[in-house]
Amino acid sequence: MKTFTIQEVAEHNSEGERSAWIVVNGLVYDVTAFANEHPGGKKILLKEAGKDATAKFKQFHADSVLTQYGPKLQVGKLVSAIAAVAKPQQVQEAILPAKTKFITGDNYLFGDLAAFCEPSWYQDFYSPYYTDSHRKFRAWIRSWVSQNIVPHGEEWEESAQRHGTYAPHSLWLEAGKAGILRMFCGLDCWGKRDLEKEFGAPPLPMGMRPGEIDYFHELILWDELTVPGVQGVIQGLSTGIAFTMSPILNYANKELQKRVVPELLWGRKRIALMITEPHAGSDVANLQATAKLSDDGKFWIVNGEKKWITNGVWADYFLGALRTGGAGMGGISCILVERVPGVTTRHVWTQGSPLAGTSYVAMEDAKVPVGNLMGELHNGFRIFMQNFNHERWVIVTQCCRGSRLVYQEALHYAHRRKTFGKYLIEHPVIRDKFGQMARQIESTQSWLEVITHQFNNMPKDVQPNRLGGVVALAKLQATRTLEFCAREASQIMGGISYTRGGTGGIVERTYREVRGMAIPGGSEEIMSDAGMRQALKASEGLGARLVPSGVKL
Ligand code: HEM
Repeated sequence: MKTFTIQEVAEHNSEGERSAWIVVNGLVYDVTAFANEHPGGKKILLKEAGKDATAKFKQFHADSVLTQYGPKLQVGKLVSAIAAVAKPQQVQEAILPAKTKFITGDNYLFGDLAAFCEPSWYQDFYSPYYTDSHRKFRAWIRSWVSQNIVPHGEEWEESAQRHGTYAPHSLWLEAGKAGILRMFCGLDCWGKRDLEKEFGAPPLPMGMRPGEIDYFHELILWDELTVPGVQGVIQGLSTGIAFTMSPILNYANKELQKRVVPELLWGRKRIALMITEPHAGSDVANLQATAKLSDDGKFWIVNGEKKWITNGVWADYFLGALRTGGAGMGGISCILVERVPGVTTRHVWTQGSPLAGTSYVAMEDAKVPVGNLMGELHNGFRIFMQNFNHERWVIVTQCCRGSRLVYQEALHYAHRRKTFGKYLIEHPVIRDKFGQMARQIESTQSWLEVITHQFNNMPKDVQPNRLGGVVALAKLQATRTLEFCAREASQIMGGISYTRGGTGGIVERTYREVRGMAIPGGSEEIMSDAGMRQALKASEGLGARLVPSGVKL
């Protein structure tokens, strides 16, 4: 990379012959042509030509603006400048002068070092949970995300909002090749199974072997994917596969597994979980869509409507909850519906991102091979229920990082923006807001890690009973924290986060997407009631005798 002195940059101080250069964070940008497109205006930008514009730039933009525009505009760096894209250790050196080093913990710094902007184990706190393997994976996934999601995420979001477009299929193929789609399926469904050997699945990231991965790797995966603040992209990429593969890998017959598992894990084909209907959401036992055996017994004839089916618009397969028997939970089966004649989908516009591909699915006499039944007939309800702990835990990780992200956006903004002659962070009322956010984020993270530790260690057969209530309540805690943080970050950033896109864009979008976390996977009301009931039941199993006999919760 070319290096320049500030005197050399000063010569490029006009649009004319000598062109217009500016310095931000030690990097030199040629903004001559860009000035005409600059969303903040041409003059305001050219006034800074030939100068170090870092302070001015920081008043109006998040550094992420340069992740998007920087590579096209950068011509070099200032001599002896500390590059903004420095490695974490260098950032540490840059931020902490030698005298004020407080490094005592695990001695690993990663990412943003401002208080609570990353989980505490990224900021030199001791932790009993994380090892070198987790640290390596953290760096690997952040780098994958910065190459494959960050450069396009905002553009995809904007295009989806304006034109109803989706992320390109090539993203699935990339994620498949990298082993990420396979990791989405979760340890719950493949644990120590070697899917490469069984189905020709793609290898795991960094050459890891199945037995070397634990739930903390998975936690890091979901957490880091949330970092760019384009949750719609992640919901589009992950939801279908994450919430369907456990039934398929555990209950589908071998022939069906051999056909669908490799194409799904490589990203060639895509899938959606199909439970909710126009008439039934949380009330799963009242589902109405049916599957009836054909006269020759070779097919399921499927009829009915499903709604709010995430990823359904592009799905080749739908893992459906379908009524094969009488009323109630005992009449439901789990069947893989293929996109055959009779199956149609249309986009459902929601409060959240169109990139999730939320859909309405209509099935009219659709014929599905009889072998597409998962497990036993009428046993679908139990299969779907088994999935819930993992699904809710994924939502907790996403909400926890989502809360941290809006906190982080607001915190940096509060150090750039002045009101009444002071930076926002200098106002006690604003610091109080950050304190209230931080305590909730850190509590949620700690609870999440305790639960993750149980996932790693508690015998599998005990987990549904012992953890069901706890995970449900943690989901409630996480979605309330997200809602609170999105609100407080919006209040701090004011008009800038009331505006779509730009500096406050992540906060504005997160605020809109809260319901997309608080309703699916069990609404908050169901989480607190069912969570408490299940937790009490589990405590009875331990020997607690709280409920007088005859009382039914
Ligand atoms: C490489 C340099 C720069 C790039 C790539 C850039 C890019 C952008 C972009 C993309 C926006 C839209 C809002 C957002 O996404 O945050 C914006 C807005 C703006 N920019 Fe820049 N900018 C640069 C330098 C500057 C400089 C040096 C100034 C000087 C003061 C400036 C002043 C503004 C203003 C006032 C806005 C409007 C903010 C608002 O909507 O409230 N920009 N810029």
